[in-house]
Amino acid sequence: MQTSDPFIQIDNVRRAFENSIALDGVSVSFERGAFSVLLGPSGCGKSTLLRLIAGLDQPTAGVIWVEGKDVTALPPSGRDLSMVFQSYALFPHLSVAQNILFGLTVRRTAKADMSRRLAVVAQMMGLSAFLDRKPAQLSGGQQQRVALARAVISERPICLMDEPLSNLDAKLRAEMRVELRALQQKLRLTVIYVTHDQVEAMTMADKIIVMNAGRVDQVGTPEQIYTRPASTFTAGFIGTPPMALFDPVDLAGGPVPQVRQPHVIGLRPEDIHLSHSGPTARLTGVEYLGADRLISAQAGQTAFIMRTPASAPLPAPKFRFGWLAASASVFDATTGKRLPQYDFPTPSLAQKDTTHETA
Ligand SMILES: Nc1ncnc2c1ncn2[C@@H]1O[C@H](COP(=O)(O)OP(=O)(O)OP(=O)(O)O)[C@@H](O)[C@H]1O
Repeated sequence: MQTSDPFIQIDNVRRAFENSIALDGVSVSFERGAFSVLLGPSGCGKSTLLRLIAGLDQPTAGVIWVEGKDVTALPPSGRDLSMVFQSYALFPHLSVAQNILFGLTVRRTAKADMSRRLAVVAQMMGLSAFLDRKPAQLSGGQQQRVALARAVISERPICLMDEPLSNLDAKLRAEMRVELRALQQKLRLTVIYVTHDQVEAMTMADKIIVMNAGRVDQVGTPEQIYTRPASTFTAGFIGTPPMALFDPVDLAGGPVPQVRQPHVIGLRPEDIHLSHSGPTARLTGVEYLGADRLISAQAGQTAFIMRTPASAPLPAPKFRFGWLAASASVFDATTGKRLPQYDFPTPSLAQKDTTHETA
């Protein structure tokens, strides 16, 4: 079960390399039993942060705490955690059983204890029938399960995962997302999971840490991050297609908030609808997706996409559109930061803990 005490705390961590700054003053905490996801584009510093937590690398400055203990200088062996990598890192010459048991063998665990734990974990991961095979005789999904089983059998409370599903095809990845989340909840593991895939983050996370250029952009539940992005960066990174960012002039005639400073207004594709009144747009494209359509359009200087049910009529070449005032996000045009004073309260968020939001 998830609790709110910070299990792992990253305190103002910086990691500079010769030619780049991978992490630039990152402070974030991870709760016990929670599935936390580090999400961001390539090069934003996710893997560097995970490696620092693992002890595979040292920060240039800052402190890493686990259960109130400063572990910054401890080697990986001194930290009570397991890791699962994108590459699986299985030994090709060892059997599935030997691969799963590798860490326990190195630690000279008693034979009887090893076989008992192997039986339990193999059963749990659906690997009982494959224990004598070599990794090459398994599918990609089965190999990934072996890598997970090796982490699970260590019975360590913290599991760090770096893009563990990215080598799998789309269907298997979707299945493994569900499996992984169920496993994490069953074992009450504290998982820190690195991905650049927003679907993985949205579907599995209790908490998402959105990173951009070595900094934390926003921390929140998937719902908080989707409905109230802290910046134009997160607004544009999350959502397929992402939030459209309008010059307010192009929305004149609609329910726009009165904001004095230069600003932009963000609307999600599903929050925009055809209307008899409101601003005018020019239709530029239609993409049929089965259940719904993506309508590309241009309003003044702003290109945007709206999502309509496939059963809805197609818009005319020139059409009017509207949106619910409460669905709009307002951002400072200069800094790109959200202006929360223009948020309408939304019931589903009002009950949630928002203390982690950086905005
Ligand atoms: N060992 C290193 N030496 C020099 N620069 C490095 C090293 N490791 C990472 N970097 C740089 O630090 C920045 C962050 O890299 P990092 O691998 O943490 O990003 P990431 O978000 O995990 O990206 P990806 O999703 O592509 O793995 C990048 O600019 C990268 O080039």
